[in-house]
Amino acid sequence: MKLFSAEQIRQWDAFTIKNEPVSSLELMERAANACTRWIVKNTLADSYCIFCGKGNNGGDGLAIARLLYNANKTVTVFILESATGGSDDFNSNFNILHHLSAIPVYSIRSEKELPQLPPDCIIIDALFGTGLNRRLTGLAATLVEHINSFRMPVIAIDMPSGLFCDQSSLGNPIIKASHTLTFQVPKLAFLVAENADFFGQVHIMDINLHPGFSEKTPAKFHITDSSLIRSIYQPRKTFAHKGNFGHALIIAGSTGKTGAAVLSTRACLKTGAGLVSAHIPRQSLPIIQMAAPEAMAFPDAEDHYITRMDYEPDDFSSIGMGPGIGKELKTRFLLRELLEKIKKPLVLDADALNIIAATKGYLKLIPSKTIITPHPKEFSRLFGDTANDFEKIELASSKSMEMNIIIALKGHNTFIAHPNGAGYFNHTGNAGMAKGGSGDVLTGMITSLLAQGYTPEQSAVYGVYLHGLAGDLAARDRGMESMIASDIIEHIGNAFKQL
Ligand SMILES: NC(=O)C1=CN([C@@H]2O[C@H](COP(=O)(O)OP(=O)(O)OC[C@H]3O[C@@H](n4cnc5c(N)ncnc54)[C@H](OP(=O)(O)O)[C@@H]3O)[C@@H](O)[C@H]2O)[C@@H](O)CC1
Ligand SMILES: Nc1ncnc2c1ncn2[C@@H]1O[C@H](COP(=O)(O)OP(=O)(O)O)[C@@H](O)[C@H]1O
Ligand SMILES: [K+]
Repeated sequence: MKLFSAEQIRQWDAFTIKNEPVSSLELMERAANACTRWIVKNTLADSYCIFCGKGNNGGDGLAIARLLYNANKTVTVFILESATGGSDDFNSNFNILHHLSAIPVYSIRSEKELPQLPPDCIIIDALFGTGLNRRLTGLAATLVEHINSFRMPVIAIDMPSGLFCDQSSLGNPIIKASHTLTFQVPKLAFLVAENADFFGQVHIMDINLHPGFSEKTPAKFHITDSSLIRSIYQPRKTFAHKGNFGHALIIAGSTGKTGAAVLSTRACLKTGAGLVSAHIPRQSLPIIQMAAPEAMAFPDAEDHYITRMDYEPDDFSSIGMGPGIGKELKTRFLLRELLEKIKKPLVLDADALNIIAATKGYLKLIPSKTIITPHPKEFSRLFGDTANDFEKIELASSKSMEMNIIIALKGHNTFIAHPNGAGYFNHTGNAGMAKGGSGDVLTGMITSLLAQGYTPEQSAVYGVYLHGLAGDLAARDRGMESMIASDIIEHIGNAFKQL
């Protein structure tokens, strides 16, 4: 699914008005109807306090007020006055509302007019939407803080007021919504961790914007959805043999972190590679053979960490290196040798990335089309700090293009940057996965997909989606608190079945 900017959404509204055709006011009515239906169905209250700005977001608020009133609800409207007059559709809805004398409408022109609210009401925030063009200050900012001081649930229309759609809002006054009813498509602002306190649960209101616009308009960012994954997925052929699905090698583990090797190797096995081998420190040999008997093992000459390759890396279909390997000098040399030699697809994670970040000259050795899977700290070690999440996403995108690599920046909505400039946000996965070992599982899964012949771009998007889906199924069965990384592996099978 394409992720559009505030400007593109404005163009989409205009395209719909022209080509459906539908009047702007009718489109607003459609939006208000969708919100009202959701509100009536999902809230038990009888009383609603609706805060409106004077743009089209405020126009939505006025139309919702009328529709809730028609549904026999008690409605009070507060309008934040501004120096400029209202938008045309705001004014039209204001005139309609004006004739319904049963709906009280109050103006807020100064701090003295900030209202007290009945404790059993639900607040609807229709102050500002995608038209926000500067940080809120003055009375608007004070009103936002005033609304945030109440304990009642807040339902934001389209955007929590004060939140920018596609740029950082760090430190700004923003409505803290319990639910956001957003129109047609998710917004970039809802995908980044720094905004997590503001939008609550996001619900998409389908207002039937014209499909012609989204089909022909390119977008830089996308949300991975099941239809994309189904288009990538290759079913196994009936007469296939193990040679058709590649031979994956996992290079992982050191004393005290053999678990990372076990998790990666088992995840790799469970994701469909024909053969899986693990290169582990010598002492880990019996452990990996017990924990993953289906895998072959290459024990290193050294007991406690990894020091040398007694094989040709290009004899494997793909290699995943990093989970739990530590940063011993000989391990660093091994990584260098691998980076210089390998021609086959590669995944680098965890300590492989930390070694690269800490060792001068290594970053530029990363081969083209390598997939790296840093969490935000590993990302900062590699590429430096950024002021906010939006800059981090841009930096990931530009580094991916510059270095011709795929970057999976892990988080709640893992962002995958492709070298052609496209970016994919993942929406599967949950906070139950915020535990040691979850990332090791991902490395194994992506390495497995690469071995089977999926391209690096496909493997990253598909692997991250499947990993999150397996995590969601694990959470459903075991609960977010109790699930552990091994449970993600146990649910990979069911995740495949759900594709
Ligand atoms: N037909 C359609 O197009 C549909 C549109 N829809 C709805 O329209 C919304 C977008 O409406 P919009 O473009 O009118 O912008 P909106 O969010 O109301 O804000 C603009 C107003 O705010 C003001 N303003 C901005 N920043 C400010 C600040 N920091 N501090 C103070 N003022 C500030 C700005 O004033 P100005 O910059 O001129 O001073 C202007 O008056 C969208 O989110 C959705 O809800 C739906 O009904 C579906 C159909
Ligand atoms: N709150 C969350 N929501 C969704 N996914 C999460 C969440 N927290 C962590 N994850 C996922 O779990 C994995 C954690 O990886 P990482 O931090 O490398 O863990 P480790 O190194 O301990 O294995 C990532 O794939 C990340 O996307
Ligand atoms: K709003």
